[in-house]
Amino acid sequence: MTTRHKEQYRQKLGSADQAAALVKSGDSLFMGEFAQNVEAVDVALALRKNDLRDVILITTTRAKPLRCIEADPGRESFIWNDWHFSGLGRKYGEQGLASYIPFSYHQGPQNVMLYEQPDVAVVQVTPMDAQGFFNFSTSCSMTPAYCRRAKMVVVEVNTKAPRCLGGLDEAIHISQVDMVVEGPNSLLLQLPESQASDADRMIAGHVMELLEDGSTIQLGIGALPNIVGSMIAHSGLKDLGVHTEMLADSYVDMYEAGRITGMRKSIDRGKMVYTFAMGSQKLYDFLDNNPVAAIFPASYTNDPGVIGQNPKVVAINNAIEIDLFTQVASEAAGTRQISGTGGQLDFILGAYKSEGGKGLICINSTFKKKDGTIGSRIVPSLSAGTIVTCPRSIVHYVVTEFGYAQMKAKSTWQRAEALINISHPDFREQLIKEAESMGIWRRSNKIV
Ligand SMILES: CC(=O)SCCNC(=O)CCNC(=O)[C@H](O)C(C)(C)COP(=O)(O)OP(=O)(O)OC[C@H]1O[C@@H](n2cnc3c(N)ncnc32)[C@H](O)[C@@H]1OP(=O)(O)O
Ligand SMILES: CCCC(=O)O
Repeated sequence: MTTRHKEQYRQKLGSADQAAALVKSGDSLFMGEFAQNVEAVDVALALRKNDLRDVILITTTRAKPLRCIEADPGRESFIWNDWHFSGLGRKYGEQGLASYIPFSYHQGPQNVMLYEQPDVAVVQVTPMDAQGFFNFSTSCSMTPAYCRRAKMVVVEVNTKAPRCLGGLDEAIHISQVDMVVEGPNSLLLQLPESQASDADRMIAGHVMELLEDGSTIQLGIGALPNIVGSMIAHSGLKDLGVHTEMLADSYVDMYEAGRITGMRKSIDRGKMVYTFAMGSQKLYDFLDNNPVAAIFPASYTNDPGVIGQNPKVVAINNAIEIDLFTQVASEAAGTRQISGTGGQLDFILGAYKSEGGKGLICINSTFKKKDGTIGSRIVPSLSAGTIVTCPRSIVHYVVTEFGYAQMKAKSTWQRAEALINISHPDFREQLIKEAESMGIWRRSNKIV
């Protein structure tokens, strides 16, 4: 580290209280994304609750409790806006303490540049390197855009944050930082291992049928993508590439099993491209200074035009409900916001642009309702108020535990038939009756 950088660091070093004091009533404040949870400044800001009014806090998928929100149950001092709900956002959303910001993820950084003017951006980073850079660690996403647009930038240093090597905008220089705060150095968010159900295993089995040597994969979050990752790790697939939004533990397993080389990718050959990582310590240790992975802003990873440049892109995403017109709801059930559009739309579009690409909507055919009864996730019409994540015009493949169906170039009745064919047998008769009453059934339709 040069003496000049050391001197700048010393001059800019402040306490969390000093950083919190930069915030005024009515300000908007970016507080980081995914596993990079700002902590010290959150605690200090919560203590200022009685001095502040109408401060907008912006995050993406905040999963660690926000002290500011807990301190202000009346939502008078702090108003939390989140670009994507985790379980925490969902819980606070139901209590009226968190609001979702609708977007298609690849447009996120541009939305920030065009329509936001944050007063302060507080981001959790790695310690400064010899050249005076703080690495954004596991969350590139929209963080560089926020730092560029904010009137003031505060970095909260975490010595436990891995240094994620990047393709673009993965770091910020001390000269662009207004204040440095040394945080409590907590371990990054550790995602618990999700337990796959028998249905998840069956769906994953069908996903495997759609993969081939040289596929470029994107896996979403949750039990299903994890079991797909584990099946890939144990398969004979060769030369898979990775161009994804989220990097998770399963990519480490696939890479270590020799399935991923990235050698057949057209762009970023040999690199596992991603915009954020969330998993366990195994993942964070793997990423630290590892040139096999490259982190980019979401404007690159999620741009359908970029995604589609690689061959045989297979995008594997989950949904909550799908109707017989093949409208996909992946972020809400009725008016209840569960998560967000995230990158689902981006990757389904991007996969279709790719030569030999396939966009997969995976859905467990049934779910257990709150009263213990079983419902079908394949429904005649989406429940009232449900938000559509993928319009029917872009849906490509739907996969359930009963098989997969390709939807492109199919008419409404052909789609209804294909969907009912992969719905749970207990619901098929009822779905046919509903399809008939909706005018999307033909007498000659075949149910296998
Ligand atoms: C990070 C990535 O790369 S993701 C890829 C791109 N982004 C996306 O696809 C975004 C949209 N997709 C998603 O958010 C997720 O994949 C989901 C929500 C569809 C599935 O995620 P999972 O974690 O497997 O969902 P899970 O089954 O745990 O359900 C989440 C919540 O929805 C509720 N829910 C699920 N299905 C239904 C339903 N049919 N009716 C009512 N509620 C439902 C559950 O009860 C649960 O709520 P709770 O936590 O309060 O109990
Ligand atoms: C903000 C994006 C998160 C997701 O796609 O799940």
